[in-house]
Order: sequence, then C-alpha cells, then structure tokens
Amino acid sequence: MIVSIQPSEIKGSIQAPASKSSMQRGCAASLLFKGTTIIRNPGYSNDDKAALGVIRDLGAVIVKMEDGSLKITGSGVNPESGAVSCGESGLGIRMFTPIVSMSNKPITINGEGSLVSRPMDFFDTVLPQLGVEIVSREGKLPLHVKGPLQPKNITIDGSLSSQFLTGLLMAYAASNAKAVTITVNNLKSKPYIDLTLAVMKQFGWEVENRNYEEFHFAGNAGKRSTDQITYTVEGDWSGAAFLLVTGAIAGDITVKGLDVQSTQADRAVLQALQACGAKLSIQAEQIEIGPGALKAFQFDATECPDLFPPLVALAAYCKGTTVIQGVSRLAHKESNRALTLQQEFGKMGVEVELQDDLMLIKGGNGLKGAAVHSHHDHRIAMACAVAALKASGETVISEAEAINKSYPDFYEHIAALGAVVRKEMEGAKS
Ligand SMILES: O=C(O)C1=C[C@@H](OP(=O)(O)O)[C@@H](O)[C@H](O)C1
Ligand SMILES: C=C(OP(=O)(O)O)C(=O)O
Repeated sequence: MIVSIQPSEIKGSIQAPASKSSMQRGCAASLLFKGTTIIRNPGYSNDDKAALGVIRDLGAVIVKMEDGSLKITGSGVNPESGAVSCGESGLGIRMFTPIVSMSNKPITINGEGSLVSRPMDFFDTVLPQLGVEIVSREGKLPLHVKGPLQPKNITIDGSLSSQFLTGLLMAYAASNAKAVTITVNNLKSKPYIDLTLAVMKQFGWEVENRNYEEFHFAGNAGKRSTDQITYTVEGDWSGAAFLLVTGAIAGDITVKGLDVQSTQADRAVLQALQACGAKLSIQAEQIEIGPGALKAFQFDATECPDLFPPLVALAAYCKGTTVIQGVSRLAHKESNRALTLQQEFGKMGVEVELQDDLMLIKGGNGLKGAAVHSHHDHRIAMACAVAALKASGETVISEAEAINKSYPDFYEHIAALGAVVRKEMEGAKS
C-alpha cells in the first residue's frame, strides 16, 4: 500500500491503541494460567493476532464476548499440532519458544517476513542446558524443539534482547520452578522485564528481581487462589509516542488511554518531549501536547530502543543537533533502524549521522516532502508519516501497510486529528 501525506493542521483528541507488548504477554499468561482469563481492551495488530493464533494452537480456547473482550480458557501447553507460527513478532517467537518447549512433543516454530532473518542463536545455546532438543537453521527460523523444559540454574546473555528472558521467566514460573535462579549478564531493555514481571504477578507468579542480574524463583509460583482473572491491556506508549510527537510538531492534541505509571519502556518519551520544550500537560486521564519553541535534546534510548523512530521525527523539527544514544540496539529490529532512519530522513532533507552508539540529528532546518520507503518496518512508516505533517509538499510512503504489525489504526488516527492522508494500493494509478 502507498500512503501519501500532505502538510496538515493538527488538532483534536485521540485514544491510544492497545499495547502489543501488554496484549502478547496477556495471551501467553492466559494460556499458562489454569483457569479463565477475561482480556479487556484486546489489541488486534498483526503481532497480537499471531499471539492469539499461537495460544490457540497450544490448546487455549478463545471466545470473543459481546463487549469485545476475549474470554480465554487455559490449561497449560497442550499442542494441537506439530507447528506454530509467530507471524513477524520478535517478542512472539522469543517469548513462546521456551513456552512451547514445556511440551514433550516435537514442535516446529516458524515466522515470516523480517523475523526469518532475526537472530535466535540464543536458543541453540540455552535450551539444551534445560533439557530441550533444538534444531535451528544456523540460529534462524524455523526452530524445531522437543522438551519438556526443566528449569535449572542458568546464566544467560541479555545484551541482544530482553525478549528471550521474558520467555524463560514465563516458562520457568509455569513449570513450577523452585529454588532456581536465572542469572543475566548485561541485560538491555530492562523496563520490558518490569512489564513481564508485572503481568506475571497479576497471574500469581512471583519472581524476585535482584537488580536485573538474577531472577530467583523461590517456589511459590502458581499459588493463586482464584480460577478467574480479568486482565486489561494497557494503552500503548510505543504507538502513542508517534501521536505525542505529532502534537509537539504539528498542533495541539490530547492523547487519552495511557497509564502514566506504566512500566512500559516507552513512557520515557515524556522525558524527551519535556527536554525539547514541547508544550506538555501530563494528567492522570490524558496528556495534552502542543508545539513549543523546539530545541535539540539529548536522550539515552538504550533501554527503550523503539523510541528512536518517533524521536528522530521530533528531532528533525528541533533547532540544533539532537544526540540519541543506543544505536547498537537497532541493528536487529524489523529493519536495521539506524540505517533506515538515516536513509529515509535523508530523503526528507534531514541529516542523520551515526557515531558508534550515538545518532546525531541536525534539526530545525525545515523538511521537504519526499518519496520514502518503510523497509517493511512499522516504526519507519509511522516516523515518516509524522515528519511529513509539517514538511513542504507531499510525502509518499511505500509499503505503508507495515504499520499493521503494531498499530493498524494509525493512519485513521492521524486523519482524525486532521492529517490529510490518502491510501492507494501499490501499483494502482493515482
Ligand atoms: O518485550 C517486548 O514487548 C519488546 C521488547 C523490546 O525488544 P528488545 O528487548 O529486543 O530490545 C522492543 O524493542 C520490542 O518492540 C518489544
Ligand atoms: C522490534 C519490535 O517488535 P518485535 O521485536 O516484537 O518484533 C517493534 O515493535 O518495534
């Protein structure tokens, strides 16, 4: 799909989408929880749909209720076939692989799109130590596993991604790990582990976090007294970051449905918005944001790498050179995001320099509308769309449908705020 965006006047109020990080974790926990979970505010991004598909294939029964909530009956991991697909979701495959490995049946775990080339070597090293047989395609998909996973004291590397640890934490808890510790070296994206632990706690699984270096299971997991849980999917700070940046550069808006106390990593976008001088009012129920005299800012995105794309769009409109740290975290996302941001913002006349772990964005010089490409990366498509709102002339985004991975309503939401958006199928005449 091609989406064209004109410079636009922005104003109004919008509800943040459901967080795929919160939804996918809720799906995994509902599968493992032996009872009924009502999921309120469920997401329906492609990653969310993939998670629902995986848990259905592993034996969960999912019923859509009249009010849109999902009723999920879980009874542990009871695979219905010998294969599951995680779609294009990094979290999906890295969280569900240890969970799938709880079964003693051989299962193939697959995915599609960019996921096929993202690194999974972690499992080749770690799963055999837990009694799981694994065959991968040299550290890539598909993964063939055969458990059952046996929780043991283990030391893992957390520098590439936190997502592997999220999966191990859930699988250990659901396997009733007792007096067992996962030791983690150099953990990155730590707030995502806070989110995992917060979700697990709601389902009755307690893990002791010793300074993000050791995660200890005392053996009290699964002692929850109820057999029904209501789980509400949080509003998404990662998707909302694009909305908030829209407000900062293009007009006064209100964003609703975000928990300002959330453990989500990307809540840190507020710090960047404050630092650059956007007009910001943070209230319990809503966030009001509008343009100010925007100036360059410094920000460390090592622990919240998904903020790079919206922050580059923001920095492009901030006078001076913005410096964002954490470039090394971007290599293995849906695209190599340091390079794709440099390339696509370059087309809009924004100079982006990469110096080791730092990204320097020279902003405040005006943007020109351009033909850009998402590289099949949802966050690149959204960053370009937001940047287009105050560029001179039209911006045309190819493979714009990439947004469906996390935020299927994104174009409708910015259009509701006044963005002039036109969609057409690739190859169709305008
Ligand atoms: O756990 C999660 O929900 C996620 C963790 C982060 O990945 P890394 O831990 O690989 O940085 C983030 O980039 C991804 O979009 C979602
Ligand atoms: C990298 C992302 O997701 P995942 O790793 O779950 O595919 C993302 O949403 O930007």
